[in-house]
Amino acid sequence: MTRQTIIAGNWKMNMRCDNAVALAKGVVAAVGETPSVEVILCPPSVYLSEVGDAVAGSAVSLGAQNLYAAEDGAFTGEVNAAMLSDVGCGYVILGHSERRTLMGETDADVSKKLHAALAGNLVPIVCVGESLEEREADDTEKVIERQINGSLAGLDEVRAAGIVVAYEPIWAIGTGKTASPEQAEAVHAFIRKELGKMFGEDVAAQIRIQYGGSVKPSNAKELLGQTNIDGALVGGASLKVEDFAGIISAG
Ligand SMILES: O=C[C@H](O)COP(=O)(O)O
Repeated sequence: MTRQTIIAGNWKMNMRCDNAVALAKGVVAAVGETPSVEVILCPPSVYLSEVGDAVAGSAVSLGAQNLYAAEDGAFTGEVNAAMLSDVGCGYVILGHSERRTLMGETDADVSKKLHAALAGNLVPIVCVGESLEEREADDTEKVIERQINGSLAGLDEVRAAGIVVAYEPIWAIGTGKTASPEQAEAVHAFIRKELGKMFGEDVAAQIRIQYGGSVKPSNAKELLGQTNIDGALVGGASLKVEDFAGIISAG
């Protein structure tokens, strides 16, 4: 089963409008018209429209960093799937560890968001990953199993094939500590096994699993060369055209 490599830049809460647009244009130019990998930019929601204009007609797609799982209504400060789709998003990151730890998002919340994303025709990028404490307690698989089962609850096989999962060990995010290719591959293989139990092996073989956590041009090739690593969810290194382009060209 060939899975197209998918590289997404999660800009988190960074940039201002001018440099967001400049960065997006730089990525579009670096990527060219027919990249062999799928490339997505996920700016802060206030800049989605401008970044969407900058990537319009290019090979680069637009994604959001979160959504609220409800139809239009009295939800001050929130943005739903229809709105994200309206400004050109094709993807949405869900359950990022920063949202799980800082905003208290649970697997049940992520599952609701997943169904809202799919109903709004957005491809969800569902994040899972263990903390350093959990890894040191040898609980990595237990945590990942719980997150995968909880976050993907209620998903059917047909829709499951189109989702993206991102494995992001919390201890590797923004720390400069990358999981070794072997460590990452072991968890990715475990995730695929879990997906196989939920959706069957054929479907699990189609689901792309990104790695995230201090991915940079110097380590991207080795990580992306692992059998079950199908892409990268990039934070810090996605804020510079050269670094992000270096990761894309490793894909
Ligand atoms: O969503 C991206 C990840 O949290 C990775 O961030 P990082 O590349 O800055 O470590």
